[in-house]
This record gives sequence, C-alpha cells and structure tokens, in this order.
Amino acid sequence: MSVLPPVRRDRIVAELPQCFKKEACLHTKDSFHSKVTNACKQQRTGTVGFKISKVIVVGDLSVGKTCMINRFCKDVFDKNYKATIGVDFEMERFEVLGVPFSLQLWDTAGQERFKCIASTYYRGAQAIIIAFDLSDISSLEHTKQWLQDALKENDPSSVLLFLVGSKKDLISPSQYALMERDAIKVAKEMQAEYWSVSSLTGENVKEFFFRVASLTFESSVLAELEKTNARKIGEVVRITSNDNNLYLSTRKNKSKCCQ
Ligand SMILES: Nc1nc2c(ncn2[C@@H]2O[C@H](COP(=O)(O)OP(=O)(O)OP(=O)(O)O)[C@@H](O)[C@H]2O)c(=O)[nH]1
Ligand SMILES: [Mg+2]
Repeated sequence: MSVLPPVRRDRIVAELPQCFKKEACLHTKDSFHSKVTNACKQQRTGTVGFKISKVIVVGDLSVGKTCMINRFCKDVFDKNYKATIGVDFEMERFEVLGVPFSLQLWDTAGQERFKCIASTYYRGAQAIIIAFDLSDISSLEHTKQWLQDALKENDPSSVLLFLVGSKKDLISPSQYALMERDAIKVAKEMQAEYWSVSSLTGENVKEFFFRVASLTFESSVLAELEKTNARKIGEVVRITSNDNNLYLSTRKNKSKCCQ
C-alpha cells in the first residue's frame, strides 16, 4: 500500500509537452519515444516510479530562481527579494504516462558568498536549469560559467540542460526579440533547451517545468531500459553457456587444457 498522497490532478502528463523554440530544444519530436510509451503501457519502467530525480537551478543572484520555483510549486509570487542562503529544495510529484515520477527541485544561491555551500549540492543532477534575467544581459553572459561549474559535478553526456530567461514582463517585445536572439545562440552553444518565463504573470512557468519533468522522465526510462537490456544480454550469455554450445565447449576445452 502506498503511503504517499495521490498525485495532484494538474500534475498528470499524458502527452509530451512541446518545446518553446524549435531552434534551441533538446528534441523536436511530437511525442514520447516509442520505447518509453511501450515500457509504460507494459509497466516495464523498473525503478523509475520509485526514484527521485534531481534538478538543480543555478544562475546569478536575483535573476528569479526562487520565484520561478515558488510560482510553479506554490503558485505564489513575492516581489521582495530574499536571497537564498546556500540551497533550498521543493519536491514535486507527477504522473507521466501513468507512472509516478518525483522531481526534487534544488534552488541554489546565486550570491558569491554562498556559492561554495551551494555547489556541494550540484552532484547527481539529471537536469540543470541555468537561469538568467531577460532584463540584464550580464546575467546571460554569466550562464556559461554557471554551466561549467555545475558540469564539474555531473556527467555532461547524460544530464539535460535548460537555459531559461526570467522576468519577461519587465521588457518590451522589441527588447525581448533582441535578447531572445542572443539567448538562443548561447543555448545552442551549450546544447541546452531555451525557454522564457515570467514568475510575476506566470507566463510559461507551468509549461516549462512540465517539459523539464517529461524530458527527465523520458531519459530516466530510456536509461532504465538500457540497464535492463544489458542485464538480459548477460543472462542470455549465461543461459546459453549452460547449453551444449560453442561457448561451453570452448570453456570446457580451455579448462581441460589447463588441467
Ligand atoms: N517583475 C518580475 N520580478 C521578478 C520575477 N522573478 C523574480 N522577480 C524579482 O526579482 C527578485 C529576485 O528574485 P529571486 O527569485 O529571489 O532571485 P534568486 O535568483 O532566487 O536570487 P538568489 O537566491 O540570491 O540567487 C525579487 O525581488 C523578485 O520579486 C519576474 O518574473 N518578474
Ligand atoms: Mg533564491
């Protein structure tokens, strides 16, 4: 019997949420990978439903990391700045293609003096969200350094990257267009998926986190299937080697030879 409360009805994902900009996204497919859909239908997702996936949010001080997480998790917005000291985290439970999926969102401090504490929590992330302020170009310029630091503690080949511009409500459409052009360029260089949001109005916040959850889920299931396949291949070799086959005779011959 599960001791966890049921997943909120507005955290249920039945279809892959689409990317924000086709020019800078992790993949442009319309739906989940067929291997993932089949595994979910057949309840072959292994430990994915029991594990908690870690997502870290990094970026300059005051770019709006905490507000973004609070808008998504609690649907609140605080206009007063309260610096995050070290780290904080929120848990969000989803149900993706019928499988329970938990995300742990780690909100890290952007202030230099807390960076040392915060960076000790970077390890083991399945996704990294690098945040910048759309009204402050220098925060975009610093994103590469944030990424570099976060990647030191993680496997660059498997971690999913998201570059997200915040405070969209503060700039005009023409300023936004210029900023977006630069941000997409940076996202492409990083091989990250680009999004822009406003925590004040809530624009794109839910869509963004749903996309993060869905792509993290997809990659967790694919990794789990790969692990299962690797185990199966091992088993096939073991089973066939019990049979009277070439491997066995080779081994027998070998052992005779050594006697
Ligand atoms: N207008 C507007 N202001 C925002 C938005 N997001 C955050 N802010 C404001 O920006 C300031 C900083 O927001 P935080 O979320 O605390 O920033 P942070 O990145 O967590 O900062 P650190 O914890 O120091 O790293 C606060 O005063 C927020 O109210 C937004 O979408 N629009
Ligand atoms: Mg904060």
